[in-house]
Amino acid sequence: MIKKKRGLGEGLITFPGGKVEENETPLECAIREAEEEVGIKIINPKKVGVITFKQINGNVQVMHVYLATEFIGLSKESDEAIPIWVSRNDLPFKNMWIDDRIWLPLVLEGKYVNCVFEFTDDWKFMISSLCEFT
Ligand SMILES: CNc1ncnc2c1ncn2[C@@H]1O[C@H](COP(=O)(O)OP(=O)(O)OP(=O)(O)O)[C@@H](O)[C@H]1O
Repeated sequence: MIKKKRGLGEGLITFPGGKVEENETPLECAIREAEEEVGIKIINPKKVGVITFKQINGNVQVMHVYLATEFIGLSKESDEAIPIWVSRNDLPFKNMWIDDRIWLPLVLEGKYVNCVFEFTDDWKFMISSLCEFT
């Protein structure tokens, strides 16, 4: 995981990730972001879910989630993130995005998740959640 140093979710413990660039697939984006943020090359990332975030103001963002169990390199700090290792049995949920508590355990059990979470415009409160998984 990473401790995010700037931008939305600054200070939170989250995952390497970011916005898809022009002419880039979500998979390519996941690989690039892991490289940019923590300096590792992830091997064979597998898609494990799609999460939609809605805000009251109508903004909608879609997050594609990938899981990689192997990588090349040594994780290192960047301008954006401090890499940290966490135990799956002791995830730092108190310092994570609230929705992670819902979908992450499912993903770690091997499920594919499809969730919709509704937030206030300031991202402080989650108003509703709906998840299906297979
Ligand atoms: C609102 N609820 C949320 N719940 C759970 N996780 C969330 C999240 N919102 C953002 N994330 C995480 O943050 C990463 C980058 O998000 P994002 O805002 O695009 O950040 P970032 O500024 O790094 O993007 P760029 O690097 O500039 O493209 C993303 O992969 C994901 O791990």
